[in-house]
Amino acid sequence: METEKGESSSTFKMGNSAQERSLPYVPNCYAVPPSYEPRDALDSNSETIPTIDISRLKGSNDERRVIVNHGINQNILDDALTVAHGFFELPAKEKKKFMSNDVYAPIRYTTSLKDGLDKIQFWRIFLKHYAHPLHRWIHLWPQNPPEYREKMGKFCEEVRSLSLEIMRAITESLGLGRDYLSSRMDKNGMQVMAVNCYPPCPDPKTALGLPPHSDYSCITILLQNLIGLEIFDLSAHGSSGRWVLVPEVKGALKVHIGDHVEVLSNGLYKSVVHKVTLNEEKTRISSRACIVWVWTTR
Ligand SMILES: O=C(O)CCC(=O)C(=O)O
Ligand SMILES: [Fe+2]
Repeated sequence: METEKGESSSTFKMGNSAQERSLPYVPNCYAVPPSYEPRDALDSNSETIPTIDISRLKGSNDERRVIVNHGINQNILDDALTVAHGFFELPAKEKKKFMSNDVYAPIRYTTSLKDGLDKIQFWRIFLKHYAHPLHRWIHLWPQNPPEYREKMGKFCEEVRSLSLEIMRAITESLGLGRDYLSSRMDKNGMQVMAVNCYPPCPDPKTALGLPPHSDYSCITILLQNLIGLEIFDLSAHGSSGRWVLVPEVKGALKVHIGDHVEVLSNGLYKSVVHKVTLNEEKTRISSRACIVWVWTTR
């Protein structure tokens, strides 16, 4: 039976969401009310996101920085986006093999954060999987597209070593020494990959791909094929802040400070509030790695 615009969110179970079905309208349960985010602060300006040349953190003999300055070969980035896109192009039956609402599942395909519980739905489909240590998880990843494991695995490894490099610089800047976090990341570290797909949305002003949030990670590294990510610049306009659109720069990776580092640094580093806006014509793909250090009591 075809749907009515006002159908309730409980009818949008995963596998059956408006974005997976390419509905030609935005159902009410996707409409983000103005109170949900500081829309008054909407004043996107892609000029003000700083670009950091990460090669200055690396040894100057590092040949890889010639290719792109963060040291990750452009082919690895392109391949990661290609296999991610390939996965979302698969028939529903194939993707549903990974469908789960269990947030602790080592791999899961789903739509909203918690189907049936979230009051507002978001125009995102995602595959989330653990990625460190790679050999422990990779056998659970999709075998379709056939190159998914190899290409996404390579991306995860490269992004992980880049994250450790950045983390060394952060803890050094805090006076904690270069290895304070990075040395703990092998045993107690986690890497969670979210491969996100935001299909075209018939009314991008009404819905969001993801609501404003910060990541729970130490740091997050993100690769996108299209603009859509916006970050909240707290310091702008007095205390009212503003949303800033992150520009698409070929080969550039986005780095967010996550909640763990905000806590670790007593607020010297702030975790970044961000959200995802939508596009009427194109599918947006992003792959993001959350690098987390899991505190243990021992
Ligand atoms: O798709 C994006 O650009 C952001 C994704 C994101 O914020 C997340 O997965 O936590
Ligand atoms: Fe995020």
